[in-house]
Amino acid sequence: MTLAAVTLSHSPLMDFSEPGPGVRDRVEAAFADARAFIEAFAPDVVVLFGPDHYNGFLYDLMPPFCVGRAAQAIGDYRTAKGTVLVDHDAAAVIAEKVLDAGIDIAISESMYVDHGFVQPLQVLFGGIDRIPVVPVFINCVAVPLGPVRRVRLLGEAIGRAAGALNRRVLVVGSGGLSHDPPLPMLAGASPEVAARLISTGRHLTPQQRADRERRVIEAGRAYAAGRLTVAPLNPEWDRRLLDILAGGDLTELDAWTPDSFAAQAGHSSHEARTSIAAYAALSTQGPYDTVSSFYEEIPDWIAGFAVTTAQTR
Ligand SMILES: O=C(O)CCC(=O)/C=C/C=C(\O)C(=O)O
Ligand SMILES: [Fe+2]
Repeated sequence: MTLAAVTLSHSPLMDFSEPGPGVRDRVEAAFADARAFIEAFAPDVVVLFGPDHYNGFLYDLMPPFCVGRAAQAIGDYRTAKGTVLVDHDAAAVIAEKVLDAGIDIAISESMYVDHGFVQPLQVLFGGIDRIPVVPVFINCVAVPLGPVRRVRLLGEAIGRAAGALNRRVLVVGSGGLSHDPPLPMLAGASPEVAARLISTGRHLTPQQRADRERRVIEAGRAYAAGRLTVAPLNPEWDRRLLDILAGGDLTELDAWTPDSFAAQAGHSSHEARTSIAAYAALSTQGPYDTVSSFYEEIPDWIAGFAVTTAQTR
């Protein structure tokens, strides 16, 4: 077995908002299960599928997918800041093989990553410099989004490339299921917000960064208190998606349109693309089984929150 998979939700509110009784303990137990799974698998390298929240990838140049051959963590929401330990050679080989397979992937020698990449590295490994990583950005917020089929094919191409590395590769998908946190959209944005989404958001001043984070944290509290109306969490949709991922036939998801994601599960449900890619990568190594699967609706973190682990038979 050369590949194994972990998927987990992230939330900028995790360090700022205390959910209902017992919730944090149950989430921590699921994280502990994932860490034990990883310890038993003993990966040499991690391929990490993650989104971005208009911090590193903006509308001045928004690729659907990008492999980072080097990466800097921006340190938002109290997450680690600095150089991510990226396996440059593995990233280069994977990017080449994915291009050979007909998937047009961008590459970056200086990828900026936010909490979407850093939280899973901290939760699963204790930091951004503990294990070599190949970060793979998947656009999950900036419309227009391509079809889910392309995400599956990206995952499969990466799985084949990673399988050929002759190393033990853990694929990780970082992103929530149903959720609709306050994220601006370019259509209808004020000139100031539009400028941020197009280019200025990459280099905020500390004050701008703090203001932006404070707005999101306050919105999270308002949502949990019923004072903010966004698309509700959709546990039925989440469980259906988790069932399909566990079942092994991901082609069923090809029929799920981007519009249906947003309509049924909120705009940020597109982050489930990272899980789809991770499971698609694993599927290239043969039939697989889910080893652990945690799911809970967590309104205080505006998250249909899941943690899953899976390995080939
Ligand atoms: O204010 C902004 O533009 C960004 C807000 C933000 O970073 C929200 C992030 C939400 C998640 O990562 C999530 O719920 O998955
Ligand atoms: Fe996110």
